[in-house]
Amino acid sequence: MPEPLSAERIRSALPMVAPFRVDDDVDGSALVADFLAPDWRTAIELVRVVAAAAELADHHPDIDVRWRTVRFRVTTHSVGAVTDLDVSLAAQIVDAARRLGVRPAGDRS
Ligand SMILES: C[C@H](O)[C@H](O)[C@H]1CNC2=NC(N)=NC(=O)C2=N1
Repeated sequence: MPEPLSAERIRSALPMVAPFRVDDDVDGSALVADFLAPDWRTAIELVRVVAAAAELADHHPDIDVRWRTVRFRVTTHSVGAVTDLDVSLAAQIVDAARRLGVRPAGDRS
């Protein structure tokens, strides 16, 4: 069973998985990030690539698609907390987005 990460461990991991942030909602603690794709087709392609990686890792994000915006929420449901599995999945999502030219939402650089 994966171990919940301490707040300190999560804080130190966040720069490696920017733009993910900590979100404590009614369903528990999670890492959340919003991405804005250039078009809907690319948004769906990002979901497809992340879904394949999630299957390989047997660790699955919550995904919310609204036209070109995709929100990923990663948490370890069986533990009810953020674990190393979530940091690893968040890193894969960031990498997939970068390769597909999908920017973090709100990124104007
Ligand atoms: C048996 C299998 O490993 C588990 O059901 C996995 C599948 N994917 C999962 N994904 C996430 N995010 N949390 C889990 O607890 C989880 N459990």
